[in-house]
Amino acid sequence: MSAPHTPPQGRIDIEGLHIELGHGQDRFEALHDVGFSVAPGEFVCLLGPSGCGKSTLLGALAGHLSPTRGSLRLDGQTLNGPAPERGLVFQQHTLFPWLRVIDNVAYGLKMQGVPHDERRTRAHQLLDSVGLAGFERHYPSQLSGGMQQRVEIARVLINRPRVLLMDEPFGALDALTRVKMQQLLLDLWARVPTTVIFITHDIDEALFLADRLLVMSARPGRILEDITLPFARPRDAELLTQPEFVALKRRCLALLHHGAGSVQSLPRLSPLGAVPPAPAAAARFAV
Ligand SMILES: Nc1ncnc2c1ncn2[C@@H]1O[C@H](COP(=O)(O)OP(=O)(O)OP(=O)(O)O)[C@@H](O)[C@H]1O
Repeated sequence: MSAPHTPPQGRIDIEGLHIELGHGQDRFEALHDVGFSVAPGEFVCLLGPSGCGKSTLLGALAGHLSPTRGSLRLDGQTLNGPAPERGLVFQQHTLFPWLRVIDNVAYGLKMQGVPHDERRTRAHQLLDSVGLAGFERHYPSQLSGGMQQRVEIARVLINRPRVLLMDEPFGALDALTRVKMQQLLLDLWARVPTTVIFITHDIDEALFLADRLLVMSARPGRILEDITLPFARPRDAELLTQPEFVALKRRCLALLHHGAGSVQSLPRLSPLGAVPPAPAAAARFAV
């Protein structure tokens, strides 16, 4: 008898999402009529100017914020509060300083009542996969920023989330560590079939990581452009100098700085990437 078919999980559907924040006279619209879908296992980056509502959108997906209007669904179910199926990783660390690395990673399973041996085994496996075998008995303060961020990721992945929500997770890291973490994340994601929604201000990072970019307008945030990236995987640093990459980067820069009307005159990407490279000065730009 064949094994029962399990449909892929992690599909997100957002429709007509409006979110207002603040109270009384200070109330304002943070998100305006946001709508998009994400396929199971897709890696989507959110790009947008500061204050446009990216974290608000992530907070709604995490279940920490309720829509004023509209709907958010995961695998067809309307989201209702936070749940381990949607793991959150922030820029700032949220590790418990009084717990050893292994206990930080296993904490979620402990809360779910998973037996001691099983949670240890799974925590060891995850620490191994994020390159931290041998650091199980360290405390967070004994680790570098990049290592702490690896623990954060392991701590969320141990819950086997359907969706990984990442809010500028590498924003506080030095450039070299950041590049290593991007590669580590792609390696993990290739092995663990999880939908990823990743916020960043760094266009290079977004283009390097994502299957799709959602570029948002200034507040109130709405989706200006939904860009499917044509880059094959696995990816490496060579990609950052390819003409297609540079052309898309120019397009993102124009969208972020001048809005949707500004990009009419810019060339759209051809399937062959026949777009002249941008000047070298534009090769790295964080918004
Ligand atoms: N709880 C709140 N009450 C009132 N205003 C808020 C609240 N949270 C965020 N804001 C405001 O809502 C807007 C959207 O904030 P949000 O943090 O979602 O933007 P963002 O795109 O993630 O910004 P950044 O890129 O700077 O992190 C901002 O103008 C922010 O100041």
